[in-house]
Amino acid sequence: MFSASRSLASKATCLKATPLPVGRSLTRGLITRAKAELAVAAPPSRLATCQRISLGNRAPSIPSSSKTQVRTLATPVRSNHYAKLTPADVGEFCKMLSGPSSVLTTIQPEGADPSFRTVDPSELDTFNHDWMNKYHGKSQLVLKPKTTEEVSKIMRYCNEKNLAVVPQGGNTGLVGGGVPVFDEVIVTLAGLNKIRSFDEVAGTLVCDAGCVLEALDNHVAEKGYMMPLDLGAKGSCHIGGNVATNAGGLRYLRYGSLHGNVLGLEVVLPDGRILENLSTLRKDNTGFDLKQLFIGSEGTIGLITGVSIITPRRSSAMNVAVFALETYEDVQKVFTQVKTHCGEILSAFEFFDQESFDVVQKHATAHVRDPFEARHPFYVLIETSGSNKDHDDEKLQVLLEDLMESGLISDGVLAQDETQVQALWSLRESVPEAAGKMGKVFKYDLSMPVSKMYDLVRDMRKRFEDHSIYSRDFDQGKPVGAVCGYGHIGDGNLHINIVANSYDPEVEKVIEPFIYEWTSNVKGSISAEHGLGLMKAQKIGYSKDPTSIEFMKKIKDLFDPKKILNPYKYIQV
Ligand SMILES: O=C(O)CC[C@@H](O)C(=O)O
Ligand SMILES: [Zn+2]
Repeated sequence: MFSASRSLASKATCLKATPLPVGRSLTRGLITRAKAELAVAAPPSRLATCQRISLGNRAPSIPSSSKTQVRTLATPVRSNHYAKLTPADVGEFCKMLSGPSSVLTTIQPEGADPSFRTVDPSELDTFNHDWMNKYHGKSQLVLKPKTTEEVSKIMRYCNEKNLAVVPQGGNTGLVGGGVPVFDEVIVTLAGLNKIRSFDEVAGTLVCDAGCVLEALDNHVAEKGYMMPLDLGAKGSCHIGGNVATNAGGLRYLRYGSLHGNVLGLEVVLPDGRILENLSTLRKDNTGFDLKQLFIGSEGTIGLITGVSIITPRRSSAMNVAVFALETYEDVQKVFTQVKTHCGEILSAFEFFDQESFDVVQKHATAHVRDPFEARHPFYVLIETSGSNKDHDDEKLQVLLEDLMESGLISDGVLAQDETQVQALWSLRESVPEAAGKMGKVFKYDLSMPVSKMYDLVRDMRKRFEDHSIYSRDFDQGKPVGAVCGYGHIGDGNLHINIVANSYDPEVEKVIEPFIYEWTSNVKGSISAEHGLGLMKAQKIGYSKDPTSIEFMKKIKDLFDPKKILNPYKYIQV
């Protein structure tokens, strides 16, 4: 163990990691994945092997049975309230959008140019199916507007004709919110992809909704700024989709919610009117802050076409470390220590358990090498970002000394350069991708007091064992092969990924409603950052009281009285 008097320089040598040629870019969908190979030639970098502490028997606190009454509904049936698309409708869309490539359809449009070609239904698959291949729609029409005015024309027409519409961004969602359920018209915002302005003094960015998050981050990076959110799906997801789902991600701990970062929105309402509110003002107390209603509304009350957002200054000094720990109790203690020592420079505090780590080691597309000598029950990743390297290093030095002396960490790795920063991040960021490679993933995205988080993971595992349907890595042919607990400790946000051999309703019955009841009983949220979508459209009652739900429904009715936008989703209790 290091003594308190040793300098960071000497530690740095001890912690030295060999260059790790790794790309951090973990993207979903169509974007290619960076080759990630943790080619550690020399022995992996170590902090030190520290004394472990035994915390005795920790019985998980199993909440009493749920008091929450939530009506469970059958899978939705297509509502006859919505009109069926006709060749005349498709002909009208062809007239209102510029260029034949703006209309992708299996229906021969009435009165169309003779050169118009319909497509094979399979060509609509990437729009009809989500990236996990869990949710499948049957839309026959994808519209690709290039301007806000075109979106407005589409909506005016659909509203008049009672045609249901699903807005689609990068199609990287996890709850089936961005794909049709039946034959809804898909309006993809991908064609609205221009940066409108960037104020280099204020750091305010105004852009189209279809801009890809990573492209925006690269753009503002040139001016010394960064986007206030970072997601594994950044190479594919659109800023409009991020705002519509109020995406959280990896920088939430430091920069907070999009409710605080979005300064203004341009929104096309269901009847085609344009709500022009692309303000770049930080302060504006004139009337209700309407934009807040659209942030996290999941495309149910308007289509976001433009976003104005504040971008923070890019940090010039960054440190990333991963620690191995023996107990979840230690994870919490380390979190407290890290906050105490790092204060304002802490930019991420993530955790992942051994099962998540194993899944990454075995199934990640790109090899993510284990930098540790042995496996440990828990890992935490901390990131600091500041503007003064010496100052940050000094803080980190004191933190590391404390952590090692307290025996809270068993092992650790500190990145020595940007490549290693990416490598360490990929240990955490690869969990969803690796789980998806291993099998079909039942994903849960919950927030609750940090102290309760891991009890749920243990209870879930125990439940599968009790039902005799769980064997690690499917090695006994059971339907469940992994229960991964990981997430954003810094935000009290737990992800549970249950890897099964299919989306088997029998497995789902073991998980639900148990997982929602459990979360509700600890006053948590069943939808921390991924949204409700189709998956949780009937589950909102686990997190919100009847009066709140009543007012949410009134808001929906106010903006979308004909209920044409993103039907069957969000709030269907
Ligand atoms: O896939 C998941 O369940 C979580 C995805 C994302 O929110 C993350 O934190 O990596
Ligand atoms: Zn997350």
